This record gives sequence, structure tokens and C-alpha cells, in this order.
Amino acid sequence: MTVRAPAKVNLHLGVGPRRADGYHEVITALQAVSLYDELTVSTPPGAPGEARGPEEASAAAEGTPAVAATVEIAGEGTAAPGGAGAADDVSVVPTDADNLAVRAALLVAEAAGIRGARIHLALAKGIPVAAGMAGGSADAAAALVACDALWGAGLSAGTLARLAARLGSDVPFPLTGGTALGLGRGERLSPVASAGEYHWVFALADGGLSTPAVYREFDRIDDGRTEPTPADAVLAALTTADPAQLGAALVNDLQAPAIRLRPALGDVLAAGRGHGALGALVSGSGPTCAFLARDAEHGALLAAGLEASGLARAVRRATAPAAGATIVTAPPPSAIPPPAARS
Ligand SMILES: C[C@](O)(CO)[C@H](O)COP(=O)(O)OP(=O)(O)OC[C@H]1O[C@@H](n2ccc(N)nc2=O)[C@H](O)[C@@H]1O
Ligand SMILES: Nc1ncnc2c1ncn2[C@@H]1O[C@H](COP(=O)(O)OP(=O)(O)OP(=O)(O)O)[C@@H](O)[C@H]1O
Repeated sequence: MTVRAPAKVNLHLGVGPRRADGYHEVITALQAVSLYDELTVSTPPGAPGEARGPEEASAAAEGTPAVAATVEIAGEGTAAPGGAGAADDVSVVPTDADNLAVRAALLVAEAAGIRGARIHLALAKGIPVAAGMAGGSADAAAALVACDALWGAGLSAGTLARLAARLGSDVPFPLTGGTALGLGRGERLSPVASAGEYHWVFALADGGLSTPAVYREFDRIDDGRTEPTPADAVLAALTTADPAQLGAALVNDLQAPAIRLRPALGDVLAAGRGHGALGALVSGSGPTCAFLARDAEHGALLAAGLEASGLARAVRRATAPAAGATIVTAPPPSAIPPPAARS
């Protein structure tokens, strides 16, 4: 069962003061972009099938974890940039129970009353890690959809969205993709009208930025605000299909703190503007920088200019809005192993 889930860019990220629970109230307009992670969930050979009889079910119940998962990662995040021992390196994707896709599988099993499932998760990462593009969140969304389908759990879209919000503020969005307004800590979504197709160029950076660290840096400067800035200008621009209007309306309140933590990002943004980007901003909590191009042709020129500048680790082009988590290959029903024990 293979599911593809998209990265995101925040077209508007208005951040309010820190709440009592440690999160910040935000008003954000999110757009899914055509950079994807692909998650393949399979049942390892020799894994037990369904415990059909009551005796088997109760045997599975005793001390059996809901899910035992192995994880394999390819693509972005495969190698530890900080080398061996860099356990606190935010650019390293965990292969244990901390992996957001494993945590998502566990939530689906619990919600469906499944115990004793064994799965193998193969993640092909096309979304840079700890880059402000919600790669881990995309993997979690993909795992919710894949495990729901693999186990025939039949969870509703609303239930999957609730499970997603428990995993992270950014996780509900890649379930639906497209363009959406996010309120609360960013997890309360409503769809937004977006006309036309937008052409983005992303300058990837070496190493990641920690999202909590960027929010903490935001807190260091108390500008006296009591609520996040509204997204009206971006929402209006999205209805015009005019990239120049959208480019002029882009806002990210985490940009200044991200640049304070990583001053070189200012040079990357300036380089993109120098190549005629209609809009330039740090993506989410960074350090990826996002540039809006006039059209596909301008996107290619902008990407070439950024590559030649030597300021980016890599440059990627994408179109938006992109679709949310989608099953790309499902095994024939006869090849799907029966679910593990259900309580
Ligand atoms: C920067 C964004 O990517 C913009 O969409 C998101 O706000 C981050 O969402 P996320 O990575 O899913 O973050 P979560 O896993 O929910 O939270 C991680 C940490 O980020 C900080 N955090 C996150 C979201 C939010 N609205 N306020 C926060 O202060 C908190 O320190 C929190 O402990
Ligand atoms: N499947 C996963 N893929 C990537 N990172 C993961 C995954 N599971 C857990 N993580 C951890 O999550 C952290 C954030 O990674 P992620 O790529 O989601 O960052 P991000 O794009 O900056 O997130 P956001 O934009 O939601 O703030 C990493 O430090 C990594 O250790």
C-alpha cells in the first residue's frame, strides 16, 4: 500500500502571543506543493494474520502491542548530516517509535481496535527534513491513510483529521492538501478558494531548523501584539490567479526569527528577489526559502539563478496547489493480509 503526501508552504503565517499550553495562536494560509514523500506500508513475511477465534484474540491481547513497526528511509534524511552520534540533529529522521509515521500507525490501530499488527514502513522522502515544509507531517498523514486502508479500518475523514491533530499542528493539512486556512495552533482547517496554478521555487538549506527554537526566538521579541495578523490580503489574492498579487501579499511572522537564527537566509531571499521572484519568503519555520515565479518558464530561470548563486544546498521547482494524501498503489484485495486481532 503506497500513499503519496505533499509538502506545504505557508502563504500567510500570522503568529500571536504564546498561549498557556505553550503553543501560539496562528492564522495561516497553507498551500500544498508538488514535492512529495511516498510511504509504502507492508506486512513483513511471516507476520501473523488475523486472530480470528476468541481464543486467538485473547492470546493476542495479552501484552501484545497494538503495532510493531520497522522503518526504512530513502532520499532526503537518509544520511545523518551531522555524522554518527548526532542524535540531537533535527535533520535526522528517526527510525524508531518517534517517527511520526509509526506514531500515526499506532493511533489508527488504537482507533480501529487492532492489536498485534506487524508492519514495515518504507519512506521515500522527497520533502527536505526539518525544513519548514512539514515533511514529517506528510509522512504521518500518509501513514494514517495507508494503515486505515491496509487494515480496512474504515475511519471517517473527520476521525483521521482528529488523529492527525493529535500528532502535530501541521498534520491535518497534508490529508486534504489544496489550499486551506488554519486557525488555533494551525490544526483547525477550512478550505480556501484558490484560482489558477502557481509556480514555486524552493532553495533548500544545509541542516534543519527546530520549529520550537524558531517560535522561542519569535517570543524573544515582544512586539506587544495580542493576536495574529489576519490573512485577508493573501485570501483575496488567491481568487485572482495573479501570481504578482499573491507574491505581494505573502507574510511569514516566523521569517525574522528564522533569519536571526540563520542570518544567511537573508542573502538567499535577496538572491531570489534579484532574479525577479514575485514573492520571496522563508517557508514556515525555515530554513527553506520559497520564491513565487511568474510562470513555469520564469520558474526555470529563477531556479537556475539560485543554483548558480551557490547559496542553496539544492533547488527544487514545484507547482501548487497539489492534492492531499493519495493512495498511489494498492495491492489487489487478495494480497492484503487480514488484520491482526481486533478487541
Ligand atoms: C511553523 C508551522 O510549520 C507553520 O505551519 C507550524 O506552526 C508547526 O507545526 P508542527 O511542526 O506540526 O508543530 P507541532 O508538532 O504541533 O509543535 C511543535 C512545537 O512547535 C511550537 N508551536 C507549534 C505550533 C504552534 N501553533 N505554536 C507553537 O508554538 C511549540 O513549541 C510546539 O511544541
Ligand atoms: N517521518 C519523519 N520525517 C521527518 N522528520 C521526522 C519524521 N518523524 C519524526 N521526525 C522529526 O520531526 C522533526 C521535524 O521534521 P519535519 O521534516 O517535519 O520538519 P518541518 O518540515 O520543519 O516541520 P514543520 O514545517 O511541520 O514545522 C525532525 O527533527 C525529525 O527528527
